[in-house]
Amino acid sequence: MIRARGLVQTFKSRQGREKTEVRAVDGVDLDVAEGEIVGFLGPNGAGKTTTLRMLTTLLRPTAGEATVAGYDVATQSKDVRRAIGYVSQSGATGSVARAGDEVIDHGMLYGMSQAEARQRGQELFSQFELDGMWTRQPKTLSGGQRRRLDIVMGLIHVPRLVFLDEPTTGLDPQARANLWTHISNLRDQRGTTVFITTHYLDEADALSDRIIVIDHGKIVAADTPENLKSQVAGDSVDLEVADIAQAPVVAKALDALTEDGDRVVVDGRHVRGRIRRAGTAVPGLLRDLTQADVELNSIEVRRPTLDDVFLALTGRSLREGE
Ligand SMILES: Nc1ncnc2c1ncn2[C@@H]1O[C@H](COP(=O)(O)OP(=O)(O)OP(=O)(O)O)[C@@H](O)[C@H]1O
Repeated sequence: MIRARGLVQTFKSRQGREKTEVRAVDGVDLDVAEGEIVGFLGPNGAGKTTTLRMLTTLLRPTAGEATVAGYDVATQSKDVRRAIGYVSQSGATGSVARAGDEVIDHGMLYGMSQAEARQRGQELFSQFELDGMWTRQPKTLSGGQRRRLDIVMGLIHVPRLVFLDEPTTGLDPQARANLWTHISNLRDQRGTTVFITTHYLDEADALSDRIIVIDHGKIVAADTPENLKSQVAGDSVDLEVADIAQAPVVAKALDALTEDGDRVVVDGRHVRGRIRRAGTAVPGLLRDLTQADVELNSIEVRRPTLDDVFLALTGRSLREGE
């Protein structure tokens, strides 16, 4: 459904008297299959929106090539636009018209008849739990309802592929979870391919069949959330000792269980490290510590998260700079 090879986008900018070139997207290859939900992740400024703008034909690539829904983004941009839905960060609904009328107008822009657009719009209102909102002005809707209306607009012409740029930013947890259900339904019930950018790791983890991570304009990982997490060596373990003098004993015991190259960190009373299969290793560790008369205040074991994956890949946390 999406195939990109060597996509590049450079921007020229001026700092004082010096002209500099920003390589916002720096040789990106992407493959997205029909019916997949793909989460496109990266920290601020990584190149997500710029990539999305090239794939949706809003920005011409400086170099490289991409086909979207079977059409070339550079030479067949009209065909690409007809085949896709695009819901931007800022949304499309802002006028004083009634929600239903905006949706019909939007459908007619895509060449639908008024009756067709009305019927499809009403179906989508019902699917996205917007019943009763048809005659309301968008500005009177809640944040979650407005984001759902944005998505309805992006789907009015029955695209096989929809791009959602940070669809849940600014929504409360309940509205986010509700939107996740709707996005999953799109794929499950209609087979729509979904390409979604997000800052939220839990969102990418919960929704995506596959995750593509971009950093400094380059793809640094592309795999299922499970495979990405299993690449990170082990679970993280945090042991808190009652007596700070015993921290070195705990550090030594934990160090014996970590992989070569993984460091054990002592931070006051806390001793932290990463070990494989903590579920089987930790009971033995606790037995040894008890025998050595070490008293622990607490123990915390955590499975790897996508943030650990990103940290392992780039040395930085995805959450930095948020
Ligand atoms: N029109 C432009 N002119 C100059 N630089 C730009 C322009 N658009 C984007 N950039 C730069 O390109 C880089 C990538 O920006 P982009 O908006 O694609 O990142 P992003 O991953 O979508 O970030 P965010 O999560 O903050 O939306 C950034 O360094 C940004 O400052």
